[in-house]
Amino acid sequence: MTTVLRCDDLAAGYTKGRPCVRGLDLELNNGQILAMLGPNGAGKTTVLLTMAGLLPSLDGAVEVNGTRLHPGDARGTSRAGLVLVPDNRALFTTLTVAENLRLAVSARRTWTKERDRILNYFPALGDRLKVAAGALSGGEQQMLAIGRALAQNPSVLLIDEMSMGLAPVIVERLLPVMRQVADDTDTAIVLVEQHVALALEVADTAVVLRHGEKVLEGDAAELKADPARIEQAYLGEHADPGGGVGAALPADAVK
Ligand SMILES: Nc1ncnc2c1ncn2[C@@H]1O[C@H](COP(=O)(O)OP(=O)(O)OP(=O)(O)O)[C@@H](O)[C@H]1O
Repeated sequence: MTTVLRCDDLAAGYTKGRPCVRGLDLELNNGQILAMLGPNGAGKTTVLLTMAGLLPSLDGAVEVNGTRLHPGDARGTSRAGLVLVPDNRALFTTLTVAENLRLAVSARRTWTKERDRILNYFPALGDRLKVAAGALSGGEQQMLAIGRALAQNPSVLLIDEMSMGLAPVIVERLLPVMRQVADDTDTAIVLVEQHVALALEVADTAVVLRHGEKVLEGDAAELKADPARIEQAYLGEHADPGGGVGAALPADAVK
C-alpha cells in the first residue's frame, strides 16, 4: 500500500493568526477509508475545505501522491487527484442526472462506460437519468454527488457529512457502497460522518477532532469495540462520562 494523502502539522481556519484547526497530522493509504469524527464545530469541514484547496491553509502541508499542494489552489488540487463532495452536494439542480454526470467525465468517448460504472454503484440513478437533479430525493442527490466525484477517478475522495438530511436507512445503504468503491478502485476516502457506529463499520482508521485538535486516532474496528474511548474523546478529559455522554454525541452515536 502507498500513502496517497498526507497532512503535516496542518493549521486551518478563516483568520490569519487564529487557526481553528492546529497541528493536524494525517496519513491515508490507497484503498483505505478514514472516518473523521468529532462534535459540532470541531473543525472537520474546515479540514476538508483546506485539503481541497477551497480554503488556504494557515500553516503546514498537504500532499497527494507525494505532491505538495499549493495552499488555496483548488484547481491544482483536483488535478492532483483530490476531489471533495461538499455537504451541500453542489449539484447543477436544473440539469438532469445524466448531464451532471457527463460534465464530470473528461473524455467524451468514455462517457457511456463511465456512466455504467457509476450506475453499477448506484443502480437507483439508472431510472432517473433524464430527471433534473433538483427533483431527486435527498438520497438520490447524494448518490449523484458521489457519482459525479467518482467520474473524475479521484485518488482521494473527501465526503463531508454524506448523511446530512438523510434517513439512517439510506445512510446504512450508502456507506457500504463507499467501502466497495475503495476496495474496487483503490481510492482513499475520508468520511466526515455523524453516524459514528456506521462510519466505523466501513472505515479502516478513524480520528476524532475536538476544538480543532486530534484527540484520538486508531484502528476503526478497535475503536468501534471500545465506544467509551470515543465518548471520552468527544467529551474531553474533564467531562463526566457517566453524566453527560448523550450531550456531545449525535443521536445514533456509538452503539
Ligand atoms: N466561514 C466561516 N468563517 C469563520 N469561522 C467559521 C466559518 N465556518 C466555520 N467557522 C468556525 O470554524 C470552527 C470549525 O467549524 P467546522 O464547520 O469546520 O466544524 P465541523 O467539525 O465541521 O462542525 P459540524 O459538525 O457542525 O459541521 C467553528 O468554530 C466554526 O464556528
